[in-house]
Amino acid sequence: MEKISLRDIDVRGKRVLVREDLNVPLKNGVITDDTRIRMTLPTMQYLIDRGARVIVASHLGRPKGQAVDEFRLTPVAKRLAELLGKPVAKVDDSIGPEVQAAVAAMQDGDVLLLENVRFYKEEEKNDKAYAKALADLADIYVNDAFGTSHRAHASTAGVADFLPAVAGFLMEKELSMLGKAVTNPERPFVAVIGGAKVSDKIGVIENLLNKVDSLIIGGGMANTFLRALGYETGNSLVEADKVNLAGELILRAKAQKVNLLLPTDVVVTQAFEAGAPQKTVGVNAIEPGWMALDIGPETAKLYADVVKQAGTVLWNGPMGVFEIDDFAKGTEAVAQAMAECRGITVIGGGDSVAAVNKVGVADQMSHISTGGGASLEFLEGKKLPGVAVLRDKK
Ligand SMILES: Nc1ncnc2c1ncn2[C@@H]1O[C@H](COP(=O)(O)OP(=O)(O)O)[C@@H](O)[C@H]1O
Ligand SMILES: O=C(OP(=O)(O)O)[C@H](O)COP(=O)(O)O
Repeated sequence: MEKISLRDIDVRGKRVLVREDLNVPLKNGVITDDTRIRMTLPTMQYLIDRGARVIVASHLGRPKGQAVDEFRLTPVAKRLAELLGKPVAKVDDSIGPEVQAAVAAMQDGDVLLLENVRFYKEEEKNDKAYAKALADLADIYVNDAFGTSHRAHASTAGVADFLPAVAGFLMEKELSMLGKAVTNPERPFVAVIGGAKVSDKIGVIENLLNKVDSLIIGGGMANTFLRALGYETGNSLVEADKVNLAGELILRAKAQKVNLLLPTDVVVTQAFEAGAPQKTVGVNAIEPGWMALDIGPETAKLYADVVKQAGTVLWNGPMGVFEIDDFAKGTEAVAQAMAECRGITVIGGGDSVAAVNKVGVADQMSHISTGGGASLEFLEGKKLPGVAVLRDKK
């Protein structure tokens, strides 16, 4: 069901509480990747241009219900102001008299950033009183925080009990692009799943088998499947308690006529570090003491060919330990193939996005999702609480 968006309502002179996911990576107080802030700009600019009073709420990190200086949103306010080219006021709390006074002093088109909502333990408990205190600051609630929409928290869900709740433009774009990919995909529909978190993602694989034409498995994930096929995997990352499930998924793919692609060759080494001696071997030749850290060139070519031909391709998780150049070639080949694909290309998950940035092809993707966990839960077909609370279009 489509959600009412900002575009459908009148915001002039209104106090609008906008939940964003401004949870950006910080190193010693410096923002190392501002993608999530940049992605909020269309919603921000729209509200400013139409004379709304924009009250922005977000979490940062996991401060566990306490005010922790390291997780203050002050550097985010500064960066947001730079990107908007106008002042962004910042308060040191998210509710209470200081915040109410700051809101009362706002003019049309002003932007005010509240302090990290997770400084209150009530946020993650979806506490009614805290949600109401946030809601009392505003006339309208806009949820633009797709990356946090899988959390039923006060600022992502509870607040909608007290205010008209609509989707922001980033939320709308994420739902539309991811929704298009899974509900009505251009075929062939190809999913590429890699990375290291087998147990986190095996649910996605189960669900995707009902939808895709080809399922490509790489990265650490592939080793559990290779083990299920009876191959020696040496010291490779294998989730032993998922080997049976991997075997079942191989059988199910066959029964459902899904083209399940597993590596035919891999790059192996004896030490998990840059510069360690490495070689490429067939998957039937991984020796004890060696570990597979990347897909091999034959596999990379096979995967790239399937990706290039896709009508829709959805990628989550790198094909190898791409942080080390020696084991980055498989991931780079898939990133390059995504860039060459003429179909719809969608990427979710922090590391896959980092890989695409490294190869320099991010701007050639149809959609880069700001949500890791959220995009996976969406793809699994789970209902996202932060979306469920938004008003449906009639
Ligand atoms: N063969 C492998 N063995 C061990 N780790 C791997 C392998 N392939 C990829 N990885 C690691 O997986 C990590 C990313 O996995 P994950 O968090 O599941 O992806 P994402 O963040 O894109 O969702 C990377 O740090 C990468 O080094
Ligand atoms: O970074 C986030 O999730 P992600 O790492 O799964 O993309 C979101 O801001 C949600 O944060 P949380 O996982 O602490 O609830």
